[in-house]
Amino acid sequence: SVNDELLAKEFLGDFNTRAMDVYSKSAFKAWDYNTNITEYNREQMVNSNLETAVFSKDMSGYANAFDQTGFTTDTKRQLDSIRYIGSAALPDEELEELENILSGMESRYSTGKPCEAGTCYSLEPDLTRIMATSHDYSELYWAWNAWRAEVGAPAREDYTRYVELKNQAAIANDQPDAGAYWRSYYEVDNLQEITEKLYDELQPLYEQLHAYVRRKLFNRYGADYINLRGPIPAHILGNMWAQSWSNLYDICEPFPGKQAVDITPALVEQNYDALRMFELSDEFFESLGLIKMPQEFWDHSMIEKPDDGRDVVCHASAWDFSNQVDFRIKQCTDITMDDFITIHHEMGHIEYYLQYKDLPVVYRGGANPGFHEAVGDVLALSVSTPKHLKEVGLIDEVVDDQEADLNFLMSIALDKISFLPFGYLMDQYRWGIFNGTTPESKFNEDWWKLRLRYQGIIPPTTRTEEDFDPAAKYHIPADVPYIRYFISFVLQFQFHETLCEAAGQTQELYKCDIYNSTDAGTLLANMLKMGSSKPWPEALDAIIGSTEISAQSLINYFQPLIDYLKEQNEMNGDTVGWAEMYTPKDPE
Ligand SMILES: CC(=O)N[C@@H](CC(=O)O)C(=O)NC[C@H](CC1(C(=O)N[C@@H](Cc2ccc(O)cc2)C(=O)O)CCCC1)C(=O)O
Ligand SMILES: [Zn+2]
Repeated sequence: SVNDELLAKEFLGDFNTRAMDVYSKSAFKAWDYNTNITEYNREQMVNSNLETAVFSKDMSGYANAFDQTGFTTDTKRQLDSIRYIGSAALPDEELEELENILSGMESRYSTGKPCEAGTCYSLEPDLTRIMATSHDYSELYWAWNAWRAEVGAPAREDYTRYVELKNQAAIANDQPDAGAYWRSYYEVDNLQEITEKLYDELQPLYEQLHAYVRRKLFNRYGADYINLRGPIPAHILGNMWAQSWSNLYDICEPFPGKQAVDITPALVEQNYDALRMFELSDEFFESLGLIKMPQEFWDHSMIEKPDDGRDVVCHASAWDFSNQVDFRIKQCTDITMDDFITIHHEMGHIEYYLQYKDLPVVYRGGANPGFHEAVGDVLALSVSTPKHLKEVGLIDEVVDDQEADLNFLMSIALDKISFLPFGYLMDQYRWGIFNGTTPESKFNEDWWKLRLRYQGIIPPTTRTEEDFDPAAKYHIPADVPYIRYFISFVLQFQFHETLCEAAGQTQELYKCDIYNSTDAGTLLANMLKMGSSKPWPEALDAIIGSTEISAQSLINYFQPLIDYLKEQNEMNGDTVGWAEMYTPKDPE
């Protein structure tokens, strides 16, 4: 093997040029498929991925040929990231089989449209709107079951083969199973301990919110469906996966009518369309001195669901085409507060891409995947404040008192605190499948065990192994890891705290809006520019001055609400937790 760093650097330079060309070709093919789901585009994408795999395999061979003794840390880091190539390490036949399974699962999910009495319902916007706005137990029950029947159960066979192939690929990358391969992105050997400790610190907040919301749902649906000492039926929480409860704000509002926090009506009233929502988001990024969306972004993004009958992957996403020029968002934007927040989330990915676009292609990624997920959400924490919404004319007045503050904190908690157990369990579930703890015979049973243990929810009707409910959640058939979101929900409050300090905001954290602060923007940008060139604790240190991820910032942010929830739960004589199992009545 070759112990020559000059030669290694020459290889890395050559790799970078060729990788940009190969990766951008396959990104455009994936874009064409995602924005127009046809058999032809699917095949084009699969073939392009197979060509990319040949390139990756070749390059991995070259990178492995170097004896790294005496090499600089940077050269070693770049070589190592070329050596590990994911599914490209599979033999050609298995790789082609996996690529076809993946695109098949993606198609099934993205084109799924359950029908009832001659009407067919897309997930976005049809079923999403029902889950968000209906208060009819049996209508919600229909939507929840219909979606799982359409895209869940039918995915079980594909998923079983997918697991085998993913594990085979992991072993070819010196990892024991696919879960270990996914965790290796974080470059720590104790990721499970780190996330478990964070979850233990945050669980008390969740169980307070769970008890409070359960009481409100009891008031709405009654004792036939809600047991005040038990878990909550999964379909009445305002979201197809019970992962975000912001659509329950109307029954959870601590002080009714005190302060408007849902701007959906205002967006509609003021004739906002998708483009104007995107421009408002971009304006916030620019106000911090961050890089604004380039012209190509505006020319080629897909920001609305096409109305020409095309099937598209509506699940929002941000795209880096690896050519330092093309960056896009694909989103079937609905004119709602939810989607306004999602726009900031996706634009946060684009900002990260823009900030690190001149790094070697191997370093064009988040410091860890959780960092990438946190960027947009940090800005959205400022945008969501009543102070900011008033500044941009989306609410009329800011009521500055304790009651209005609690209303606001409730609206954010219904998004952020409700998500924590779901963000935590999604990969607990898949790590368990990949390491063999969960056999195929228990795919559904183990899913619901985790949903009960962490989220305190139960299915509204009996589930069996004829079902495969996890596949009704995009990231499972789409082969996208999820612990990144749990980590992001913790990190984003640490980032928010630091950026608020930098912006000279001294009042309570939840009131902070970093709008127009170029000091905050510079601090953020300097971390984003690092990409994945250094281990993530160094990037964390660069922005918050500590290498430790900590739940304390999130707890600080929500403290007034946590006190309120405890007081309300005690006043209602409600026990926190869901120890008492029961079976909700079937809807008539
Ligand atoms: C080419 C490509 O794939 N690009 C990646 C980005 C990259 O890796 O560079 C990408 O765009 N991934 C799509 C994914 C979309 C969304 C998502 O799936 N969110 C989670 C969890 C969540 C929920 C609430 C929340 O506030 C934040 C997150 C869910 O909805 O369950 C949907 C709406 C929000 C984000 C995303 O943007 O992360
Ligand atoms: Zn994201």
